[in-house]
Amino acid sequence: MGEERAKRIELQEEQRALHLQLVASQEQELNRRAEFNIVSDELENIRKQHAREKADLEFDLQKKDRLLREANEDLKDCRNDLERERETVSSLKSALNTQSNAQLTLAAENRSFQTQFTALQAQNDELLRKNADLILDLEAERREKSNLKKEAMENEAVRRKLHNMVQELKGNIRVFCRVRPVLPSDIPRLTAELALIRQELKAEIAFPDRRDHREITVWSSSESATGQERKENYQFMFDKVFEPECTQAEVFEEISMLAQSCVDGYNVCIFAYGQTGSGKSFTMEGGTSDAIKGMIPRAVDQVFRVAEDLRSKGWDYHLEGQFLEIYNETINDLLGKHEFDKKKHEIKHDPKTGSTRVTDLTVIPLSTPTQVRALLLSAQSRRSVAATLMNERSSRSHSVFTLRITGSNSGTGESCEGCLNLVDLAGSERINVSFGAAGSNDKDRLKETQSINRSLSALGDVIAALGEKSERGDKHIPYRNSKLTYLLQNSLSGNSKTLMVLNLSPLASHLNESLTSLRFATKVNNTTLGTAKKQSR
Ligand SMILES: Nc1ncnc2c1ncn2[C@@H]1O[C@H](COP(=O)(O)OP(=O)(O)OP(=O)(O)O)[C@@H](O)[C@H]1O
Repeated sequence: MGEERAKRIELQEEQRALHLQLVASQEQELNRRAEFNIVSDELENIRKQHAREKADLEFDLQKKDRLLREANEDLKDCRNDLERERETVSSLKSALNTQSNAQLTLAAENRSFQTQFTALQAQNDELLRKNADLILDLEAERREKSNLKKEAMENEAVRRKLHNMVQELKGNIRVFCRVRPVLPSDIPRLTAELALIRQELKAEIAFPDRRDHREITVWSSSESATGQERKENYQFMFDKVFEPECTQAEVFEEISMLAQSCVDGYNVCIFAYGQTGSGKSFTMEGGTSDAIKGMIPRAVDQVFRVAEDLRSKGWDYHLEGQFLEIYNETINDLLGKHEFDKKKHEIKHDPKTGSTRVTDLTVIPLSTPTQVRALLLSAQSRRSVAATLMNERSSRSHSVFTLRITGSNSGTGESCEGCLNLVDLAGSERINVSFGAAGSNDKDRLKETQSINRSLSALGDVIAALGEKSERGDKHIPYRNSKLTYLLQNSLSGNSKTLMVLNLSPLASHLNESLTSLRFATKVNNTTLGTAKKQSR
């Protein structure tokens, strides 16, 4: 029993120990379980974190994949760029090669240029030296030129005076005589012996003065009481006589100085006188070609030329033109806008300025000779329209072209006003010669002819009176006796210059008319003797 008890106690001890062990194991178990839970939680957390990290890593991976792709693309582009760059480099290399070759050539050229440059530099230095000398010379020349210009201006005034004196010595009233050639239209048609007819047609005219060309002799033949042919010769002397062969240029040569005079401020009148068909219009207006252009276009050209030349001497000119016709003592504007001029034109003289104006007349400012030619052509065509409508009115009227020239000199302060009048007079034939036969418009013709005769004789009287006045002093001049002389009053009086060109027909049938014309012109010419006598030969 004791043993059992001891055993039981031992067993109880063992049971207690075991129980303690069990409690301890249970505690351990609990602890382990708590630990397990903690570890499980941790594991769960780790799992979650792992999942998150995995997701992050996958995201990163995707991102990197994209970056890799992009990097690959970039790499590809870079490769392409590199390829291109390589090609560029290669072409640049070859260009560089060429360039360096060129550079070598250029360097060689440069060296040769350098040598040339040095030579040129030397030349340049030489030229600079010469230039400096030239500048000095130029300065001297400029001073001389300015002195010469001043001298030229002074000489210009002297030249004007001398020119005027020369013109005065030649006579302020001069008469030229011009005989026109026989024209094919003068010879009747259907003639077998043309040469003989031509000879018979021709009047006997001679030009004895071979040196100065101032004389003309005309023979007229008549029958004596006994039936014999009686020849009489008439000699006339003028300032110049032009034979049929004389050209327009030769006639103008004698007139050109008058154009100079009107630029110098003088009034000039040039008249063409003669019977119908004697060559007045040919002399004044002429043809369209240069060789046969007449005195009006030549004088106009000359005026423009002289005005231009005088520009260098400080003169500035203003030119204007008018063109009128006087028919039956009525003035018609040849430059008006309408074909038939219905205006009544009056002549007005300004005693203060000595200038003449015609009321309501077209006055055109002129700047070129071509403009004047166009103006003359339009006036001519206007006259020919009137001529066909009114019986050759151009032969039965006086035409007056006036070029007014106003000049001023800024250098010397001088000014001047000149006038060039170019007058194509109406046919001078007498009534019994031209219009012997009766006709339906005889009355009109009679009126025309009387008016022409009156105005032509008024012109003769005025010129004659002017000549007497210059010889004997004061004298009444009958300007008012005709429209023509009244119009030209200021251009005929005072210090003006007048030239009459007497046009003659070479035909025998016109001999009597020619003699009348020659006598009229002689009357005019004689008035100049006072001054013409001054000529010493
Ligand atoms: N010097 C000349 N040389 C050549 N032909 C000329 C010459 N003079 C005049 N003529 C010619 O003679 C003809 C008559 O001349 P123009 O018409 O000039 O005479 P006109 O006197 O003016 O006559 P009108 O009074 O009828 O106008 C024209 O055909 C013209 O071309």
